[in-house]
Amino acid sequence: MIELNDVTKRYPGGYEAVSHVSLQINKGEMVFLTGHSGAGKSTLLKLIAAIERPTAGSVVVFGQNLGRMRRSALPYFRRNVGLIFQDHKLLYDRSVFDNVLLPLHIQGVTGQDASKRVRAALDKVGLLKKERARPITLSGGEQQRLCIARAIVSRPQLVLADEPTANLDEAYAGEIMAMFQAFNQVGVTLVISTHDQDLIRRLGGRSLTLAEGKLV
Ligand SMILES: Nc1ncnc2c1ncn2[C@@H]1O[C@H](COP(=O)(O)OP(=O)(O)OP(=O)(O)O)[C@@H](O)[C@H]1O
Repeated sequence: MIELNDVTKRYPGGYEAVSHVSLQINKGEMVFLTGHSGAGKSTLLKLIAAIERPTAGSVVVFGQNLGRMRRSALPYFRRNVGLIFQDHKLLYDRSVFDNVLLPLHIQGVTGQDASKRVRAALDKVGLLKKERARPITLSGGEQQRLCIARAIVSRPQLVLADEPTANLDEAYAGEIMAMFQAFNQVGVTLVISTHDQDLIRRLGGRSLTLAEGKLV
């Protein structure tokens, strides 16, 4: 499902955040990305999400070479990818409910069916009671859970999560991880970056470690 061939990402200024990485992730796998701060985990996830383009090498997801994909094809690609990133990009002038509804609207899901799915996603992350609130009134952890609801409401085949439990207390971190595990059991592929070795031990799954942009 995901294949990186000798991928290097150099940011403007010359910093090589990812250096000659080759890897393969199969459909239905749950893979953890670990490594110190600055090791290149976020960059690797952004390459898989087509947020960044590789400087060299190829990134192939769902059989498509992302470096060669047209801009106009990006929205179709993204429909199948749930993104949970640190910079939430929430719509602060809309309600919690509307933030989760948006990806469904883009897919053309409307009416009762859409509302039901939004509420089910909000319920999963413990935010049902806050559906009318504005995201700005939520705590950091709640905003993070809102992002998770938004990422999963469209039932993507692939979920990419960058430190999804970083600002959460243990109880919520545990619940979120149980949720990820449940997705994985129904065939969703997950790539999750985390510092939390405990979590990796508890959930099992393959773990890949980056150091200075290289797989070790
Ligand atoms: N847009 C950018 N422009 C220039 N340099 C960047 C950019 N994004 C990241 N970098 C640099 O690339 C390196 C890898 O960053 P990245 O965010 O991928 O690491 P990380 O392993 O996810 O770290 P953390 O755990 O702290 O999030 C860092 O040195 C960072 O400063």
